[in-house]
Amino acid sequence: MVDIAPSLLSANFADLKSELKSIEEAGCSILHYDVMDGHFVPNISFGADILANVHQACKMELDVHLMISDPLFYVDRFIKAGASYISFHIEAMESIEKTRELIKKIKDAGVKASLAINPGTSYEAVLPFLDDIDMILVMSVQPGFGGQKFNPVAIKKIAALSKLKEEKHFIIEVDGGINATTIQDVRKAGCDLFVAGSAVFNQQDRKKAVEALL
Ligand SMILES: O=C(CO)[C@@H](O)[C@H](O)COP(=O)(O)O
Ligand SMILES: [Fe+2]
Repeated sequence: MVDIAPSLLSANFADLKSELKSIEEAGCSILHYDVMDGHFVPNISFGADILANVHQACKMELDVHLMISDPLFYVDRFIKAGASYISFHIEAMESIEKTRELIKKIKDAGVKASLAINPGTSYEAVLPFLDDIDMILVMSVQPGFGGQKFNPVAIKKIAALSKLKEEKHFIIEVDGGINATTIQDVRKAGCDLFVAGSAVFNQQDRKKAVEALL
């Protein structure tokens, strides 16, 4: 699997319906949805109510990236709003037990569970959970904002995790600073799903932008 997940964070929020249509018409089947709480990250984006509207307005799978401090408390709302994937940050969790509890809660609801790691977090942090998760989200920027520069620290982590993929059955997603140049080494390292915000939504022709990445 190799797929592009445009990040809605870089869209024009006053024109959401046609923004969604433009990426569906570009052939995208998955949309990345960045939830920021102004606490875990120094920015505020959108929550579960807007996700429910987006779910009604398009057919794409919704890849929810929770950059929030208490994901265990808020996760039900995103499940109910139509998430297909839910990523939460390992840095936001207080213990291994709570992390396991949240993974189980997501999977019991029939949603794919994913652990996200910041650029400063070792890939080894996710190893205890590999039997249970569906995806690992490797951040290639410090979370909080779109349009930042790609941090190559993600490449080594993806290469290391990629070696474990066949045995453990998860996919790898990369997020931050992905463009037609940076995507190349990440793809070679074994990444499956590529988030692209500014590289897609800052281009007039969305189809061309997605094709350039693929
Ligand atoms: O989670 C985040 C940022 O915290 C991302 O999903 C960005 O929204 C990706 O945007 P680009 O770096 O591709 O512009
Ligand atoms: Fe994201």
